[in-house]
Amino acid sequence: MKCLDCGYETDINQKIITCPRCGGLLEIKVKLKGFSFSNLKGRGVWRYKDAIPGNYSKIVSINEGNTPLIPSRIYKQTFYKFEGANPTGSFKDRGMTVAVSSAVNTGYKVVAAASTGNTAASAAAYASRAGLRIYLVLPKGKVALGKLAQSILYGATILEVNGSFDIAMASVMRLYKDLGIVYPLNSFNPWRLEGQKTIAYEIAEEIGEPDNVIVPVGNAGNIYAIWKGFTELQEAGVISKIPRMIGIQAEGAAPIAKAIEKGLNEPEFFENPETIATAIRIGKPVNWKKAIKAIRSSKGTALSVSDQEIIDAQKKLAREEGIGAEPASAAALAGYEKAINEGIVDKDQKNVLILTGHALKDPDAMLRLDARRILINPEHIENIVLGEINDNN
Ligand SMILES: Cc1ncc(COP(=O)(O)O)c(C=O)c1O
Ligand SMILES: N[C@@H](CCOP(=O)(O)O)C(=O)O
Repeated sequence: MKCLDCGYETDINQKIITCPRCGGLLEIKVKLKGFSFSNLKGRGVWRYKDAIPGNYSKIVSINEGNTPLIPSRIYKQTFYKFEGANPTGSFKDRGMTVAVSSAVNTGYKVVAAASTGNTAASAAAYASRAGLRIYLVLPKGKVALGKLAQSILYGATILEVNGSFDIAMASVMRLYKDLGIVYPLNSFNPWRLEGQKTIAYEIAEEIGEPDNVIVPVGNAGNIYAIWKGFTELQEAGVISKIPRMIGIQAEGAAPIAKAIEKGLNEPEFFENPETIATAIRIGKPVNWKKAIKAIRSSKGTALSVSDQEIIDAQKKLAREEGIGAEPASAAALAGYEKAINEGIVDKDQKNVLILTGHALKDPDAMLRLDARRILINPEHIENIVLGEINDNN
C-alpha cells in the first residue's frame, strides 16, 4: 500500500484505510501473477478474488456484479455497462461487498457512510447482511426518494445534516479519523475500490479493452477504480492497452472537470454544488487526487454537462435504448455526445459508458419528464387509439 500524498509505503494490511503517517489516500498495489480469465470460477465481484488482496474468510455478498454490457442501438461499437442491475441498484454494491467483508474480517461492529443516497442504500443492505450497526449521514432534503426509502427499508440509523454531501462527508471523517469509533464505508476506503475495479475486469473479459470509458464523477472513486482494474490487467499482459478514462461531471458540481480544463494540479472546490443529478452533487470530492491521476495517466479528460443535457440524455437512454438510468448515470451519455461533438472521442471506436445507477432510484426525476397521459372513457378507448393510428398512416 502506498500513500498518494506523502509516499509512505507499507505491506498489505486490511486494517489500514488511510495513511498512518499523514492521513492521506492510500493506493493498494496489486501485481497479478499467472492471471487468466479462462481459469476463473463463479460470477460477479468474487470471480476476480485472485485480484483482490486481503483475507476474506467470511465474505458478505448479495451476488453483486456480473452486470449486463448492453450494445447501443444508436452508436455502433458503443456499450452501456448497466450497474443499475446490482442488488441495490448501483455500482456501490461491488465496493460494499469488499469493504463490509473487510470490516467483518478485521472485527469491526459499527460502520458509517456519508451519502447522496446510493452509498447509503448499498451500505445499509450489506451492513444488514453482516449484522453490523450502521450510521448514515445524509444531506437533508437532497437524497432521491428511492434511495432514502432503501436506507429506511434496510433499517439504518439516518443522521441528517443541513447542507451538502460535503458536510456529511466531513462528519463521517470526524467519526472515523478523530474519534475512531466507526469503520468508514465511503470510497476513501481503498478496499471499496478493490471491489469497484471489477467493472474493468468484467468489461475486459467480455469485449477486451475499450478505447474510451466514460464515467460520471462525484466523490471520484469509481473512475480511479475502473482505471486501476484496466491498469492491473495491462501490467499482467492480459490486455494490450489502458482505455482513456473520460470523467463527466454536472456543470454545477464540476471541480475535477474544471481542474482538467484549466490544467490545474489541484481542483478549486465548489462550495455550493447544485445539479438535478443529486448523486453527483459533490463540491469537494475526497478522491480528487486519484481521479486526476487516472484521467491524466490514461490520456483521458473530464467534461461538464448541463442539467438540461442530463435530462435529455436520460430521456434518450430510456426512449431510444430502452435503458432506465438515474440522472447521474445519464450524464455519461450527455458527456459522451459532447465528447464526440468536440472531437475528443471517435464514435466508431470501442467505447463503454458506465451507467452507474437505476432509474427507479429517483422517481421524481422520471415524473418531471414529459408524458402522454390521457384520461379516457374505457367504453370508447378505440376512438383515441384508432384515431391516432389513422392519423399516423
Ligand atoms: C449513480 C451515481 N453515479 C455516479 C456517482 C459518482 O461516483 P464516484 O463518487 O465514485 O465518482 C455516484 C456517487 O458518487 C452515484 O451514486
Ligand atoms: N454518490 C455517492 C457519494 C459518496 O460516494 P462514495 O463512493 O465515496 O461512497 C453516494 O451514493 O453517496
